[in-house]
Amino acid sequence: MADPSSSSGAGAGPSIRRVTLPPRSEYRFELEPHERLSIRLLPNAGDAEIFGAELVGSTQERWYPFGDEAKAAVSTWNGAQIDIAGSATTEYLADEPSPTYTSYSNLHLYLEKARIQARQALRQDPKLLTALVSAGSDPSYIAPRATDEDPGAAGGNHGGSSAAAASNASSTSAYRPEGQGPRVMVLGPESAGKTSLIKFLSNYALRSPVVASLGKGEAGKVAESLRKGGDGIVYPDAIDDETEESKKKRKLEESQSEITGWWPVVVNLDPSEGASPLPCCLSALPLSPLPLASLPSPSPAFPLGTSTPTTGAIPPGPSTAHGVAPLSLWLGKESVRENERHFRRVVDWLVEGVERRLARDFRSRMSGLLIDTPGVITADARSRYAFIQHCVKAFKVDTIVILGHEKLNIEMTRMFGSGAAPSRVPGTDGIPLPRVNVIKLPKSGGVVDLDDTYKQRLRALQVRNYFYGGSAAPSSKSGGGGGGDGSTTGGTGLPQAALPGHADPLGGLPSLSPFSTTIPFDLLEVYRVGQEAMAPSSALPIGAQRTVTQTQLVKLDPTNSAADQSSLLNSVLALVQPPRGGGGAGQPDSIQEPDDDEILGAPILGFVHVADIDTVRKKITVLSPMAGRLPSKTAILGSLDWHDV
Ligand SMILES: Nc1ncnc2c1ncn2[C@@H]1O[C@H](COP(=O)(O)OP(=O)(O)OP(=O)(O)O)[C@@H](O)[C@H]1O
Repeated sequence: MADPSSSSGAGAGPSIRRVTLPPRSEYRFELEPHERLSIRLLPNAGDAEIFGAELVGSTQERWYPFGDEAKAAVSTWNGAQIDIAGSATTEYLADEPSPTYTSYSNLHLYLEKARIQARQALRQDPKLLTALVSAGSDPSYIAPRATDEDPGAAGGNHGGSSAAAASNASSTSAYRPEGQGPRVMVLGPESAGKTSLIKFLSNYALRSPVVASLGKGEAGKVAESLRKGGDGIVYPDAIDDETEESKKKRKLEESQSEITGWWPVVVNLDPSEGASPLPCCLSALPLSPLPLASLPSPSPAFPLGTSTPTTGAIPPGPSTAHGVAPLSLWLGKESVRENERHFRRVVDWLVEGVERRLARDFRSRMSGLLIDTPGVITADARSRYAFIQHCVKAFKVDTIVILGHEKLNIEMTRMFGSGAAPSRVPGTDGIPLPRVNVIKLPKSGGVVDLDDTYKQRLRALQVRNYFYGGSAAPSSKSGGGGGGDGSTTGGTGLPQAALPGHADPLGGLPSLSPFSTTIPFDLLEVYRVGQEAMAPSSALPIGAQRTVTQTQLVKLDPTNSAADQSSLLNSVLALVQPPRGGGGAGQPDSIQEPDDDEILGAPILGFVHVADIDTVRKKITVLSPMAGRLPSKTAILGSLDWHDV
């Protein structure tokens, strides 16, 4: 690999290299297992950023640590001098121009314009704000189910009400187009740099010099709300009913600083490894430029960083607690194609949560959505990209960005460019597709093709981090710890903890002491979605109907079924919010007779790992990240499992 122009030493310690980056260049590194790296920008030595997150150059030792096989690039607009401690097997200065400086930045400017237009619309029409709030808090709204044509598909035992709701779903949707910022969906093949582009766009939005406010007098209230542990949402009527004292404080705050930066919502529809908070989840993460206006990339185990607003659905430790709760739903699979009907249903629920939020939170509304998607594969063309069509319609996407894929670009332009083509996809027939801007961008030459064993390691690391928290790099050659068993940096012989910035766990994730709980079989109710191995309809005898549909929940029976016992053991279960408050102490949640659909669409409250099953005592032992009662007794099984070695 080409070596970046560097000089060893240059006034720093022996293992620290000083690298000079020319303007508009990109220094890329790919860490192997057990390798760690620290980077700092020298004070007054230019500008540098990693996937759009600015490195702060200061006279204090401000190092940015990387590990867990992170792969990333430091880019600079005007040139920079950086110090690098540790080494990576692969590191080089790109010798081709990076799209960051051209098309990616132009895309950001295009989105910036759309956000400012949305802000203008909201500022001009105060009545719209009140209308939006009431739409967002309309209790009669039920997530649309437009694509589920199978009458019993989502209903389960009590599906009638949902089916009825589906028919008039469009009229009850919380969506209103007015004052709506850009809704961007990034598409491309696997390893095209989709997540990296989402991160870049998020960071640029967070760093924007624009103030995302409804006008004078509101910024201070948001700051106050966040300081008090609130969600930072300012309701329109709240501006009028404040006390004299809080008014004074607010005025003072406003004169001191206005919060700049957008508050976009990152929607992750890719449930494979690297998903936040864990694989098998779909989530929506509302970002805020407070308290930290960037998503760092210390480890691929938390692709959107571990800063306050981005820790995932369940704060695994006190210091990562966040004011803005992201919405995470359980798909239970890493592939969206395995059970598309279920995927579409979960997407509908996610949309509902997002729309409700955007109706109440004007900053997120004007900032828009950034939607990450799973890599498109050849087989998707056969179904005319059914899952993409569904997501575009459900999230009311207005801009599709295609990363380096000519055929996909042409097909998406054909499909959405005219806005007139009626869909021929089963379940979406007859409904014209919306008109969407399709933009093709080049793939960055730095993107790394990730192999299956890397993906497996990443998956295990994410689960481990959830239960055990982060762990610092081992401090000596013989030291253990979760940072890996190799304890020296690649080639330098320096203990990893001696690298600046590596004394604390990556991303500042605290260490946790997980806790074991034993629960009777009949108290922890575990469901599975659909039948495990479902024969295609064509394989059934003529006239026969499936007894279990793809989105019906099946309750596991560990008492009588050895198969259920073995699928539970070592699995990671999602604990979801029990519908209607659940059963209370000592009672199973099913006492409330929840609808299947209510459980499928319930937000995740936490995860447990099934460590043991005692068939004699009829008890199940689960591991949870913190002591105390489990947040719910309703669990859903998926394909995520983990061996605590
Ligand atoms: N310019 C770059 N320099 C170095 N590494 C990069 C660069 N861009 C992306 N990467 C790395 O390449 C890997 C794949 O990128 P990314 O996850 O963004 O792709 P993706 O299209 O989202 O992949 P998937 O289809 O698996 O979701 C990541 O580890 C990312 O950090």
